[in-house]
Amino acid sequence: MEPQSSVVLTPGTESENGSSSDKEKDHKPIVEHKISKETELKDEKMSTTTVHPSPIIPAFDLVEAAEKLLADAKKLKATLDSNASAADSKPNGANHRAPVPPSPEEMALRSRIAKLGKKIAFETAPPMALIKSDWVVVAETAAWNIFLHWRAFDHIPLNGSISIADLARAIKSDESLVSRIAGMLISTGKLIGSRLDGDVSKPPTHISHSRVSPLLRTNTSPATAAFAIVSFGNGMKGFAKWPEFFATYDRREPHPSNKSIVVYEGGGALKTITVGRSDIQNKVFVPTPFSLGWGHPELKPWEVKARYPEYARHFELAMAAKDKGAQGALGGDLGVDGYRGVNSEDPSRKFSLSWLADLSKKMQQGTDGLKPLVVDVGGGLGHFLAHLLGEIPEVKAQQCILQDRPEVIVQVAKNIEGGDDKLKGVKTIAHDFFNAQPDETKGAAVYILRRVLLDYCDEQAVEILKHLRDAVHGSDGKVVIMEGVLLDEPIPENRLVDMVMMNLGGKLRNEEGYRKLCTMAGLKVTGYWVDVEGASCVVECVEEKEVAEE
Ligand SMILES: C[S@@+](CC[C@H](N)C(=O)[O-])C[C@H]1O[C@@H](n2cnc3c(N)ncnc32)[C@H](O)[C@@H]1O
Repeated sequence: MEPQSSVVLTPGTESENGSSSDKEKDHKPIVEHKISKETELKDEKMSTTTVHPSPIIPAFDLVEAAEKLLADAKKLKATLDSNASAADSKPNGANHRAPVPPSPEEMALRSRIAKLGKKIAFETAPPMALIKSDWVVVAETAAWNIFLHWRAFDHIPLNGSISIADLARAIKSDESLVSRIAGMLISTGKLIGSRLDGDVSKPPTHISHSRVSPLLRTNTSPATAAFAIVSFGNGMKGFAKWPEFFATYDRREPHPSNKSIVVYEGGGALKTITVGRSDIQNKVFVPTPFSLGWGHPELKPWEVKARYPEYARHFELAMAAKDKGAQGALGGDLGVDGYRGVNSEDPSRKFSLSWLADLSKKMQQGTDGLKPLVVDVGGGLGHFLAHLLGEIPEVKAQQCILQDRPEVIVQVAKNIEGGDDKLKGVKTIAHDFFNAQPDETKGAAVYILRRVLLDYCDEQAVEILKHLRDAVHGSDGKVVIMEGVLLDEPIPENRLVDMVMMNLGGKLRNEEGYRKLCTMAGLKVTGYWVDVEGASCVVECVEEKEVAEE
């Protein structure tokens, strides 16, 4: 696409060198003028493009879809009835009405009904109604997000209702404001509105929880509430800034850039932020919509999070919950039984790390006993290594190295000291993966990169991989990438992750995307496995000898 001239830039070099306040004042009127022009929707000259035939889309059969929906609805009703009678037959009064956790079959049935219901609505609603329903989602998101911030959901009792006046008092807000925001959520069913006099023709005065809103209580459902907080912080804040972001950094995926940007400070004043940093040379810094959304375009996303410890805490909580629920490569399912993903070239070939068992034994019998076998690069709190050590007991903790940023390594040490035995004996090293691997980790049998590359743009990902290529240089060592995957068939939940990763300066990739990165880094892909259901993939590579010898 044609790159846009950057618009929120102050003129010339002073912004790059850090402009003086006098100069900033001088330039303000010009900048303001430019901002309003360039972030506004404007007419663009349309270039001539080639028109190709329309795709052949199978006609939507409304009756068939409705019949399927009805059949599934009957199955769900039967399931719910049988759950209810099972609960009724329990003698214990206190547990009498305790909800039965849905079985995987019931979950699948519910998802199918919800998906089909959406499809029917999409195919039948007047187009303008669909556009309006998107606006509704935007307003509803703003409403639940602010209620989350004010802990309003925590104050609504799980049984019974609270008056809007009492809720306003509890969250130190104005009743009229709370009534408007609650009204939005009542309108979409997120909350239930009522009146003590039961008169439905008058505005609700009381609020109770709906089927879903208890999940937004930070006191009783901290993990799901954290997810919601993160979906706003990692999603909406950055999405809202896309026009300014792409106007400044061109209509390109986030990439290393040292352009400056002007942001609004409190009170509406403008401030030039010099984004370019000394580390631009080694591609460490990439401006992101996330950082711009949080008002710190000059910082990396994790530096922004460090400034907002409460948000960082919710982020950790949401990620830990995601880890628990993660399937396939991302949940650590790579042990002796192998990963369930399917090899793209030979479906009978399973990916497994079980070969490490024999190699470890051999190393322990010989003189290589203490040499590194597995290096987990950007290994976080060590979930992957802990899982590997549990699954393949022949591998000894002393043969494993966990690398991450210094503060993460300090946390790992604290966890081990605090009695977390799963990583006891593992060597921990603070290491920046944008730098060459230290000598002590070179020559390992496998370097793991799990959930790392999706945080980075192509230029950065190649840089990280090049250092691992250098680490395996001249050996049989492997680099194993375990990541979320961009599914070939666009699916909303999967594309959502990709959009959020764009906010953070990274991306989801498919097989072609991962192969491209590896080739650019001088690595040869020796296997690619994908688990469509778990939306994960594993890429196994070795040094590309021919490139290395050039
Ligand atoms: C999404 S987490 C994945 C953690 C772990 N690999 C896992 O799968 O559980 C990404 C990790 O990369 C680390 N990281 C980010 N930048 C880094 C850098 N420059 N050098 C080393 N680690 C880094 C983060 O601290 C974080 O622990």
